[in-house]
Amino acid sequence: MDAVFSVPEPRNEPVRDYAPGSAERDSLQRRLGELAAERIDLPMTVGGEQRMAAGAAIEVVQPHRHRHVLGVTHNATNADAAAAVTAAKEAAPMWRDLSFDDRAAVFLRAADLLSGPWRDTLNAATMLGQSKTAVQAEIDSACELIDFLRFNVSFARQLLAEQPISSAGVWNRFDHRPLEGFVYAVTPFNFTAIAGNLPSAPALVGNTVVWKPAPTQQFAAHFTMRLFEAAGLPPGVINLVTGHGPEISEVVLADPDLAGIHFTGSTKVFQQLWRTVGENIDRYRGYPRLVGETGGKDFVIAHSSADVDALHTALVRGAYEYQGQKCSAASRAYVPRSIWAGGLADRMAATVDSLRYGDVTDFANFGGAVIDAKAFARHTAALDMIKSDDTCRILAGGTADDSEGYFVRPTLFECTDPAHESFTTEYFGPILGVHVYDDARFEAVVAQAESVAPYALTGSIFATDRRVIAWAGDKLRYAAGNFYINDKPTGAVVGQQPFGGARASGTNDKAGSPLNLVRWMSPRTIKETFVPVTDHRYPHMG
Ligand SMILES: NC(=O)c1ccc[n+]([C@@H]2O[C@H](COP(=O)([O-])OP(=O)(O)OC[C@H]3O[C@@H](n4cnc5c(N)ncnc54)[C@H](O)[C@@H]3O)[C@@H](O)[C@H]2O)c1
Ligand SMILES: N[C@@H](CCC=O)C(=O)O
Repeated sequence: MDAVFSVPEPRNEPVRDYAPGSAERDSLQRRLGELAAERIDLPMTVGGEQRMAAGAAIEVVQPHRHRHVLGVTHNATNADAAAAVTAAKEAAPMWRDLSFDDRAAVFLRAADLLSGPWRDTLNAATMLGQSKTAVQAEIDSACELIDFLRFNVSFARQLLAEQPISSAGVWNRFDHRPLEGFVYAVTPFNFTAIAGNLPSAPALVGNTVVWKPAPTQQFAAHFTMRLFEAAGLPPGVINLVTGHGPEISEVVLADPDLAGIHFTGSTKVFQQLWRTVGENIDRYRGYPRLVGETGGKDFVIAHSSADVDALHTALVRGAYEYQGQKCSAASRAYVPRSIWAGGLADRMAATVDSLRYGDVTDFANFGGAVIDAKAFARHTAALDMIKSDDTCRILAGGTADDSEGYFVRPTLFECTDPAHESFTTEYFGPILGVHVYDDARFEAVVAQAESVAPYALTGSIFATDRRVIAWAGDKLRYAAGNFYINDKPTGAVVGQQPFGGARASGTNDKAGSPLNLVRWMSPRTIKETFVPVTDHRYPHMG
């Protein structure tokens, strides 16, 4: 078919609120009950076939009730990884030869299925497997994933329409080829939407993919893979390998056809992948595209002109929603003494003490548990360090209990030293440090906060004085890839606040934007001359 079709205009998926008595709440609760009652196999999907990997078994549990096993997966071996790579390569010619409209239709259908009949399944799987409350699951595994799928189709269509100019007698064209080879998507535990987007974005523009989700996110990843299949994704386009990763990377990163890595996770792991690619550089057919969104130490800086109610809400939501396990979570705040001593310290301590973390299937809870024993140990070590340091003082929380689930109490502490390690290290938990400063030192505090941590992911400024907002916005220009004025530093929406940071926070390729999609394309420029010249001599030669 030769027609060029326009694609549906994307709009952000409306967020459901699951209020008591609502039909949507009943339906989600029913699905939670069904999924919790099962114990399922969580296989790999290679070339369209589901089979268990050959390595050691891994139990996928509910973090808030860690004795409850939701499913069992297995570590992929070198041979499993090799099979996935082969399947991705074999499917590549079929997939890239399919028209963009056919590929787009698969992901648009996945978005519509997720918006409708699959919504409860992905939300319930995310709640149970990653310990998200209903609203945190809804904004992630339903709305953000739907938005990624729909907006990417629209962005890709715009990119394909971008063509060079042509002079008289010539027709110049861009052939937006997918990369030559396959893409390795490695995804984190904390967002089902990111896990779904990292393999599907390169696939949309014609690449085939080996996808390795985090084992702790494997429950929702399993259903995401089933959703893509239900939407008509052909076998071999996205090949899901299970397990921890090092054995898989050994094979994938050594393959000559590795064309790109689409990673989200910790800075350390991304640097390790990058290093290995560097060591292997003479093995590859091309230069693999390395796209990685990594850690953060996200700040909130308040000026004495800040609206205190807005600041209070932003700190509570920004630091403690989803147990602080968002790369964007506020984990260091700078508050002027006039505001802090003027009532905010007591108010924050009281609010933080009141936050209920527990079983996320009890909709009255504000949060759940942290993801696993490793995270729990990291947080308890950080709390012990903070408690034993004379420059720090705990105002709320500071305790943890893993007898039932991996529960870390929302913790608020003050620290007199703004260069303290608690202001530079990402803990990825519900732990917020506050540095209280004399109001007159605002400019010095901003300058110090700008680069004390190696990261540059998200950050907020709270002020009502416009001169202050303008000055701080300029001073902090490179301190955050997503900068917020009078708002919390979390909750970016696809199409509205393209997301990503620089410095140690990543390559800043802005997931869910055209900037990300171009990384998965390798354009060929075609010049066609209609009436070619037939004399090699130039006029000046006489
Ligand atoms: N910047 C962003 O957009 C963004 C978004 C979400 C999470 N994050 C970051 O992710 C981190 C939390 O997620 P996490 O705990 O899942 O991160 P992680 O780095 O521990 O794991 C990420 C993925 O890498 C895998 N992995 C680990 N070693 C590997 C190896 N050698 N080869 C292949 N895969 C390997 C893991 O199994 C997982 O799939 C935090 O640092 C957070 O800031 C960043
Ligand atoms: N995009 C999400 C963060 C994703 C990282 O964990 C936000 O903006 O809060």
